[in-house]
Amino acid sequence: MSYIPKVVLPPTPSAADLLRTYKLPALRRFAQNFLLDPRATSKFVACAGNIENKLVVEVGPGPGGITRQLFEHGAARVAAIEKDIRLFPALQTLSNAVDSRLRLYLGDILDFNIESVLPDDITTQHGSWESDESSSCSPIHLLGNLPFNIAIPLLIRWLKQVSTRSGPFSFGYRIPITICMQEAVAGRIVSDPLMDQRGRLSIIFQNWFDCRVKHVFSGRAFVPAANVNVAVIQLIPLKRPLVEVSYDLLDKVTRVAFHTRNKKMGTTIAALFQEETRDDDTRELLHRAHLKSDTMCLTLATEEFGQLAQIYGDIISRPRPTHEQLDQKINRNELTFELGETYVRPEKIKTKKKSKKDWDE
Ligand SMILES: C[S@@+](CC[C@H](N)C(=O)[O-])C[C@H]1O[C@@H](n2cnc3c(N)ncnc32)[C@H](O)[C@@H]1O
Repeated sequence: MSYIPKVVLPPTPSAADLLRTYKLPALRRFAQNFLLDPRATSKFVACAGNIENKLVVEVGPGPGGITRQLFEHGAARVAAIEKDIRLFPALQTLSNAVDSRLRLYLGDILDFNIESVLPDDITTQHGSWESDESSSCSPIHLLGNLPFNIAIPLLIRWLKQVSTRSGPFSFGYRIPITICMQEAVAGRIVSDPLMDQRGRLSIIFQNWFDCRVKHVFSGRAFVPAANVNVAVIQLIPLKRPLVEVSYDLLDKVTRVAFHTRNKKMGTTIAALFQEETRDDDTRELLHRAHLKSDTMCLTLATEEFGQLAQIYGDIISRPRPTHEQLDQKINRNELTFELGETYVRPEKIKTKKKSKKDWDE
């Protein structure tokens, strides 16, 4: 990417002034909690790391408080995608001040094609995904203080694209992502095993990203104030995922495993399989993953979940036995894994009917 000299911003009205001038009340419909204080917007942009001479794709610029800081911090160009058309005249004031290095797009980020706004000088070159510099040298950065309700859907969209190296991640750059979300949700993404907030989000994101909380703002930093603390989280795609597995498989296994958090693996993951083969399949999955049926899902590392998902994919991709074959096996009272090991189904344990005396005890 060619060097583009840093823009020196001429005096322009601040984001707060623009909201006043253009009479733009924050709308709940667009989940608008603006970051207006220049110290806060500067802090947010600093969380992104070095953006000098880069193209920043900003999601939901609002009245442009963060956008202005992007130029102050040396961004060469900004492509801003905003859903609320009322904000465009205010944003245009900033665009005029930076010689059109700010491009504005009206749209919903959840179905916006980011590749379509990347300039040729970026798309015609190709980074080397597995090099150490691929993230620090990425000419693109994705960033935004966006509505809480779209943070996870958007991150999952980007996660799927990272896992298939598609969309903006198809150019060989491990593009860093810096966004705001509720502190509690960010905590779920970065949690390690055994931590209270550990769950599906921790596993799926940590398999593909280095995930870090860079800063936490009090809700009072926003206008209007948010009623929770807000974390700035940064996700950098890993050179290689911890485990090579498809997003869909890992998502399915972790959804089922964390459906009821306090249950043992043997109980929860049984729900992955159809009834006819459930016992065998569950036992095989645990056996091949070297897990005991009483292992609690909270204790598993991301790699262990990745392996579970790989084995699960293997099991369900095998031709399934017909009902007749299953009946024959059940009649012979044996269930054979394709590992070459034979498991004998334990006889049904005959439980003694409780007498009235037992209940009274
Ligand atoms: C929390 S506000 C933050 C605005 C600005 N970044 C700031 O910090 O002051 C979120 C912004 O995203 C915009 N927005 C909401 N949903 C969006 C979507 N689906 N796609 C793009 N922008 C959206 C809102 O209109 C609003 O400007």
